[in-house]
Amino acid sequence: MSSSLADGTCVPCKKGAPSLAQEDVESKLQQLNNASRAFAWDASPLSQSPSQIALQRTFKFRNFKTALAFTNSVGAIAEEQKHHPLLVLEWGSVHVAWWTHATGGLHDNDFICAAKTSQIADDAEGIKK
Ligand SMILES: C[C@H](O)[C@H](O)[C@H]1CNC2=NC(N)=NC(=O)C2=N1
Repeated sequence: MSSSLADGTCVPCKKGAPSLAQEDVESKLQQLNNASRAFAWDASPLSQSPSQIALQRTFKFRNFKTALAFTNSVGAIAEEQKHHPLLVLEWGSVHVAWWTHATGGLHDNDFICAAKTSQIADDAEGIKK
């Protein structure tokens, strides 16, 4: 299932560029979660630095091997889009967090990459829905 967010392309983000306003975050989060068959994201503080809001989701897998493969797929998206997530890989799960370092907030790039992450999760081997 493709969504207009997932078809987007990230843009270079200048340091100090404005972050999305709260009402934009809320409407884009709705769009993001409507597009995904099974995976809802939330916009919440990073446990590693609570002042930073990020789009976050933990994906559960059957084992470590399939979780690692998914991690590498998300990494490939990050390299392609030049926009990078926090990825925490454990046996059976991958936690993904998207935010924009340059602005210290959320940007369209984060929603594009989260949507692309949901798209690969929809068909990932070993994922638990
Ligand atoms: C030079 C390089 O492209 C920039 O530092 C990119 C790298 N990846 C990035 N990823 C994220 N999430 N935010 C950024 O601001 C960012 N900037």
